[in-house]
Amino acid sequence: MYTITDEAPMLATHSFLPIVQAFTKSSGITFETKDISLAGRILANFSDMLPADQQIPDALAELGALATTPEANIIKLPNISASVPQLTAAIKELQAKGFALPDYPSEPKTEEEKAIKATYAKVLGSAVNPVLREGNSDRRAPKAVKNYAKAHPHSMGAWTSDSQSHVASMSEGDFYGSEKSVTIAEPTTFTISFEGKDGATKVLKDASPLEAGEIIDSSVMSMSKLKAFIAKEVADAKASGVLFSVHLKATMMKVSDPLIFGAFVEVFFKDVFEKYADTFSTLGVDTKNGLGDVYAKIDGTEKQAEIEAALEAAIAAGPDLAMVNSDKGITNLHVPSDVIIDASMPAMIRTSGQMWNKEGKSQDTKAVIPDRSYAGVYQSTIDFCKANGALDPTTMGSVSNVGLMAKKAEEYGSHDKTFQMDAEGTVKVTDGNGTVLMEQAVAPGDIFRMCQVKDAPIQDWVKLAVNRARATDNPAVFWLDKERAHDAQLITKVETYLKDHDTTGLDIKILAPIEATTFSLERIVKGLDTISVTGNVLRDYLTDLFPILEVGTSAKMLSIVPLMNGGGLFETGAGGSAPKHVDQFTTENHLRWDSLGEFLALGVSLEHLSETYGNAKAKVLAEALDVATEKFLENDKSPSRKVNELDNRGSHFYLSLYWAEALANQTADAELAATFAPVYEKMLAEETVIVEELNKVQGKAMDIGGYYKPDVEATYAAMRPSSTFNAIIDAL
Ligand SMILES: NC(=O)C1=CN([C@@H]2O[C@H](COP(=O)(O)OP(=O)(O)OC[C@H]3O[C@@H](n4cnc5c(N)ncnc54)[C@H](OP(=O)(O)O)[C@@H]3O)[C@@H](O)[C@H]2O)C=CC1
Ligand SMILES: O=C(O)CCC(=O)C(=O)O
Ligand SMILES: [Mg+2]
Repeated sequence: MYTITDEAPMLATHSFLPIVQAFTKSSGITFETKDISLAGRILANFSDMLPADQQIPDALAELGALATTPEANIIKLPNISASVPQLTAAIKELQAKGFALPDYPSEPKTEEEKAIKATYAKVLGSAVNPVLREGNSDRRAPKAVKNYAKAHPHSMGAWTSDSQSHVASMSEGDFYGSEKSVTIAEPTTFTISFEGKDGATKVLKDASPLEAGEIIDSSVMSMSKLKAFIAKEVADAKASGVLFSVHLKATMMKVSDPLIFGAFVEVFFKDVFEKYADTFSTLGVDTKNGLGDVYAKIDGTEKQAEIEAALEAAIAAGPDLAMVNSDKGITNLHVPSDVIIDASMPAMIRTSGQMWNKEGKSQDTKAVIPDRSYAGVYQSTIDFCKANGALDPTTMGSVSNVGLMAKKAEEYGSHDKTFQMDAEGTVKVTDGNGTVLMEQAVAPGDIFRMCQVKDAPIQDWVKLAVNRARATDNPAVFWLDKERAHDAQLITKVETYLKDHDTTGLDIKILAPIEATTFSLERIVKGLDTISVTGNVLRDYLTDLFPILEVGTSAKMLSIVPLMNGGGLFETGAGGSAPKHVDQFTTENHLRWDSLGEFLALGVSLEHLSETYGNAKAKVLAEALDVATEKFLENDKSPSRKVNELDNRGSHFYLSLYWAEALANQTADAELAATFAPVYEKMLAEETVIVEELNKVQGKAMDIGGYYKPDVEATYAAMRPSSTFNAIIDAL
């Protein structure tokens, strides 16, 4: 199964998948596509409201079911995890294309509107990955990728000890400070309820099942303490002349983090929000959607100019704001999904700890990460760079990751158990007998959150960690903080389950995240490799942080999810769908997306297929692809960032050339060698013509008839512009 997703990876698929299908056809392998794009998911979920010819099946649900079976072999490309602004833009485009979808009701009044909002909620945020990730995560940079980075190092901004850049976090009132955690002994249920100070009670979540051995946590972010903290940090950034920036995960943490993001907008523009409180309330301004929502809602109203001037004045009076796009005046506070912590913090660290200011110049930055649970990892990386200078990609070692992820583990599965409180009181989590498992005091505006992690995924994760340690002989470090309630419960389990494995001769440690960061960085500068074994959030953070520092981008990661029931989910790279790349593609028809992640995922997918179905040809294809990928890296055929040079499409040509060459030269399967020898000859003979055909189309604007649901024919035409190359592929 090959997924059709969004933005740059979706564009790349229109060039790459026809090649893959052609190369594998004679080996009895068919690639079926599943559309899990944002547009596809919207249409699938509203199919009952659409005419028959517009209905599409729920491909995500089908893949989710498949992921629990041993037959699963899924190549999953990155997809949009939509924020509300992205969702509403997609709805608008689909409506304009004639799909009779309802508008997104941000404040539903009728029952019908509530139902519509609930359906859209299924599409919102990180709605795909948790469904498919029926296993834990194994992400690492293959040796060939590391060797490439050592030979062709990416740029790294210098670090000096006088950098003012730093991370700012709360000292109390955050999730970290309030966490409580228990391990469940016997199967039971849990109910989350609120007891008001006035005695009123309300069920927040009805009785839901709990398995034996499950760890559950609860914690609270105090809204008043958060806002006081933000105000203090805004003032401090202004006083010290650094850029103010906020780094959250509003996509994956789709309930809590937009609320936290909204608090930043409200505090930064406090005077404007006070002065125009009535207007904003009438217009339905929703700060969870960022400053951009204010601009959108005042557009065309009587007070537009006046409010815009007030916002401008507030920006001028405050500290310099980190910019997403200084040319267009888009700040860090405009859209909650523009700055996403896993990608944004490593990018900042790679750029000397700086972000972009309104002049388009880089500047020292205060990175505000309110909750302390994981923020220390970034501060200790910054401290390390300040003390030792920038890391050196030509000599540095590697940090791979084994991440606890299955069955919606930990924070990333907490959305149905996250609530913003509207009154003072206590939130209680009670079991099936009515015994209170945990309770938390809350005030209006506070965010209550409960997380779960099941026992079977934990056992599987420990096993995966031991296997990786055995396979590599590298130390494996469990990044767990015994001072944190959840981690303390997890440590007990890790210590127990490690005994199920032969760990003789292995170096397995448990270190708190800050110590683990320093330990790993001290090794990395000596060229040594370390395995990070982490929970779900640090899995996400570290698999962008280390790859971006080590190899320039997490697109070059091998990202395997061994599914717990025996199937394989092969993610491509460890990053996202690169909206900036689509911008460049539409303005100058150059796609700088690097498909190396797809090449690596395809290799392991074919290998898995050969093992599960005894398909010997699949193994030959996989081995030849490995050889091709290495040659591709050695010859530096990755896409360039600049127009009129080799781009994504040209990189696919070179991979094909080397893949055909390796297939022609191998001796394990004479049939494949005979098929691919003439293909290789033709490609080699036409190399100059093909590359010219691929490059000469660049430099002009490219319209493919849509962003979220582009025209399929136009996209194929755009992504396959070389008739010479197409003829060779299509003849296979
Ligand atoms: N697995 C998944 O499905 C994931 C999905 N997402 C989603 O992706 C979208 C964008 O997220 P964002 O945080 O901006 O992160 P991205 O990883 O999409 O982008 C950050 C930057 O990383 C570089 N990059 C990423 N992938 C590649 C690649 N294959 N080739 C070359 N460069 C690459 C680009 O840098 P440059 O422009 O400098 O070349 C890009 O602009 C969001 O909608 C988010 O929800 C995010 C993470 C994972
Ligand atoms: O699902 C998402 O929104 C992002 C996933 C992600 O960032 C990751 O797995 O690294
Ligand atoms: Mg990530």
